[in-house]
Amino acid sequence: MKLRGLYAITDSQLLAGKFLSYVEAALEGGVTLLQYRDKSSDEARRLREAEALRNLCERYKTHLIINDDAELAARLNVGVHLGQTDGPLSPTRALLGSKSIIGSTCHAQIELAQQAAKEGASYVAFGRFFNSNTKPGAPTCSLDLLDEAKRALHLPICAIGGITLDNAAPLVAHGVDLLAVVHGLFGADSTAEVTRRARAFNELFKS
Ligand SMILES: Cc1ncc(COP(=O)(O)OP(=O)(O)O)c(N)n1
Ligand SMILES: Cc1nc(C(=O)O)sc1CCOP(=O)(O)O
Ligand SMILES: [Mg+2]
Repeated sequence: MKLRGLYAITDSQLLAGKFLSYVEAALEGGVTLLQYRDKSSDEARRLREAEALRNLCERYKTHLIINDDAELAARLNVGVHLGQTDGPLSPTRALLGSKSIIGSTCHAQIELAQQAAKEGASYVAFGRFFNSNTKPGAPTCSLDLLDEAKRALHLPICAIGGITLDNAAPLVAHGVDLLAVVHGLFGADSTAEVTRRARAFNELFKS
């Protein structure tokens, strides 16, 4: 499977009251990976929402990724994204099996990405590249790192953090395979605008 294109990430506050309609609008425009990111501890809601997203993703042939929670990912038979403090990769790979998508946050450190690759990650994520509404305190990362990452790694590279249609093109030009976006996609005023943005992000991979 080719991991290249828009990686849409949900945000429970931003999408309150319009969760499924905005996600469906993004899928309509084309999404390679959809991450369910909910930092609450409301297990019942998390299961309900993740199941709803899995159904939508099946309809649109998009891969669902659960943030942080390998147990929930295993329960739904979908992928997972793990940060550096979210648990070890190797046992997660054993839990989910060889075909599941597992992503790893590597901040601005190639060594973390090399380690993640050894432990079975499917893609590695670097960031944050720009000012982020969603996670303003995330460590920063520069475009130069991408050139080194392309040389050193043989895995799809994901960029995250403050990505919008106005700043994404240089990331793709520096070899990024996946553009992970929350606000730059779902911060739109209407479902039509979400779909337009999703299409426009995908267009960046065609030139
Ligand atoms: C695609 C992608 N990249 C990075 C992250 C950040 O993961 P993490 O550092 O674990 O932080 P939280 O998202 O859990 O707050 C991500 N979720 N997705
Ligand atoms: C969840 C997350 N992780 C980051 C990292 O750098 O690891 S930046 C980030 C937030 C991404 O949201 P937005 O597109 O709104 O900036
Ligand atoms: Mg995490």
